[in-house]
Amino acid sequence: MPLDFFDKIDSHLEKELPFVAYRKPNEESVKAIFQNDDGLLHLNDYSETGFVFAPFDSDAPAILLRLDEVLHLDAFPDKTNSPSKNIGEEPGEEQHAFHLDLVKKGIADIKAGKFDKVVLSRSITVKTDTAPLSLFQALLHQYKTAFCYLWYHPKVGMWLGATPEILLTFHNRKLTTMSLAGTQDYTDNVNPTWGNKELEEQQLVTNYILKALEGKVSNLERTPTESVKAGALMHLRTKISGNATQENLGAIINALHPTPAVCGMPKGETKAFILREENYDREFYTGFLGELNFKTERNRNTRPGNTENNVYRSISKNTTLFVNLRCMQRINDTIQIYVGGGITKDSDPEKEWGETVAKSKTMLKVILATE
Ligand SMILES: C=C(O[C@H]1C=CC=C(C(=O)O)[C@@H]1O)C(=O)O
Repeated sequence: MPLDFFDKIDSHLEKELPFVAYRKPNEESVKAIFQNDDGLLHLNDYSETGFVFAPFDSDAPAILLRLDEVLHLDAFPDKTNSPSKNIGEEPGEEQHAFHLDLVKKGIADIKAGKFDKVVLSRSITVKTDTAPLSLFQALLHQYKTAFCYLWYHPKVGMWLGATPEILLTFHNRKLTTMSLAGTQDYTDNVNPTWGNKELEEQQLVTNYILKALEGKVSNLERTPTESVKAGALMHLRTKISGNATQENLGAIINALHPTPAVCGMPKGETKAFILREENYDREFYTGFLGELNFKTERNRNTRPGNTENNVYRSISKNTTLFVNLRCMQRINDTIQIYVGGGITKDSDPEKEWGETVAKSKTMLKVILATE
């Protein structure tokens, strides 16, 4: 008898073989991709097909999972699962002081004209012995509008997350991306108002994306900027779209990643600042992940009233990539939660600290719901 969806994931975990399980935003079905050996494949040039998992540091290799076996679960049963316990990390004063210093250094470099915006982050360690599958199921329960995933490779590690941010989608020559930045707490039925700091922070991302796509994407369009909910937070979002060719896909991804929503502007200077000044390795946090060149087959009719001879099969490719935010890494019986925020000349270090605390609750809620 074939194994059921979650049994198959458990069995792959037991055999220490690579897989990813995920659900796209607002979709019902959950998908899992299994690689049947533990080979570590690196992405070459974006012409390949597979599930890609790329680190923040765009000079480090991205990993590709082969689609040896693909399983679908039609729907995951609904259950609202809100933990009653009061959630929150208990950060050491040392971590707090380090982050304030880091943010102050960022603000000083912005004021000195070295860059316009930088995203600074930290990691939080939480002890838990909850099974990975329970954490994934809690993600699915809690975050319907996010891209929820559990990714595992025995030679790399295990990551989980519920990200609100699309890096890009590409299908039938149509490319879409988004500028997502600016954060405030979500309050029921209240239309958020945004301060200048957040508006500028998000505008810088939009400008950067539009410029990065110039010459690579034609018919560029953008929607008006709107407020979107992500867990218990709100962000500012502008959707950007246009037409592109398959040959340009790699160049477009390289031009976008890492965007100033996770790195800064200009890219080179801020990436160097982050790698030098943050006291830890982001690894896959603020990298990207998703389906690369997945094939869909369709039967098409060449003419109305056609005969069978006029039916041909067309194969199109789909790419759907997400920025790896609101994520955590499971290392034995501990979990590392990763959180950051955009710093501009108007940032207040203590408020920026508070924003990372608020963002950490997205994953802390999941851990608490499973304990
Ligand atoms: C870097 C993160 O969020 C980014 C995405 C949305 C809003 C952000 C902000 O307001 O700073 C960040 O740019 C994170 O969640 O760790």
